[in-house]
Amino acid sequence: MHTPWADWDHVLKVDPDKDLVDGETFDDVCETGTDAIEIGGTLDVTSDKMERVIDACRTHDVPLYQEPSNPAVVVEDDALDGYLVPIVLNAGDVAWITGAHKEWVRLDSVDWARTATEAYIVLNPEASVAELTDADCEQTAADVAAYAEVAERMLGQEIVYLEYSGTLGDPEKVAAAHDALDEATLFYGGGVHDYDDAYLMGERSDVVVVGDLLHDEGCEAVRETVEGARDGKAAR
Ligand SMILES: CC(C)=CCC/C(C)=C/CC/C(C)=C/CC/C(C)=C/COP(=O)(O)OP(=O)(O)O
Ligand SMILES: O=P(O)(O)OC[C@@H](O)CO
Ligand SMILES: [Mg+2]
Repeated sequence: MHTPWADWDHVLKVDPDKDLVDGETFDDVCETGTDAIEIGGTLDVTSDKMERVIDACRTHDVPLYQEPSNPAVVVEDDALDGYLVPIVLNAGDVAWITGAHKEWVRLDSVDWARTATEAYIVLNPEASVAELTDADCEQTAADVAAYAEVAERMLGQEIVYLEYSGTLGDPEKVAAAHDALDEATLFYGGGVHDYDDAYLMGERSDVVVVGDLLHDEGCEAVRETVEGARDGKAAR
């Protein structure tokens, strides 16, 4: 797979299990100025719910990726640009490092040309994803940097993803991960609510991922984070 994310500043993560704010449509969502939409969530995601979002976005130009939380929700659809499949490096349960992936490859024929992995480091112990994967979230900045280096140098990962889902992360850990990487793209996600949060993380990562804000506040709030992520990156 080529690496379009190398040119991204901002990703909007749509949770197919959550509603949009009253009065907004997926046409509005596709027009927030984000570089790509990732469709995924940890809890209560189904392939039907996935399809509904893909369908609503299919006529727009914004790149569309599925981020499956397990093999059963993967859908085949020409409207998708590809699949970004998590590997949780600090999972306590190995199912989320290679187990689910092995089962997927065993049972499905994977569209490798459109599939890439994201090396997740999960850092908010309160998030569903931390609970599900039994992630060890007690990681210092040095630990996080080391995980990032392992991801890039030993595992050949093109995307490293610092996941603070639900809360704004420690800027020092984000910067440490960024410093540890050479070619890989650093995604930061979690708790970005406004221009300033996005600027802060945009200065320290390559791609700022915004999720719940879309479902809680709506498209205008997301648009401000697109600006913040771009300005933060440009300032560093
Ligand atoms: C092998 C395949 C196809 C899939 C397995 C992929 C893996 C390892 C998934 C485990 C990690 C995971 C559930 C990722 C989903 C994306 C994500 C982190 C969404 C954020 O979820 P939360 O914000 O914690 O959950 P809710 O918003 O649903 O509460
Ligand atoms: O929902 P938020 O807290 O914005 O997190 C974004 C994303 O990293 C979740 O996987
Ligand atoms: Mg969430």
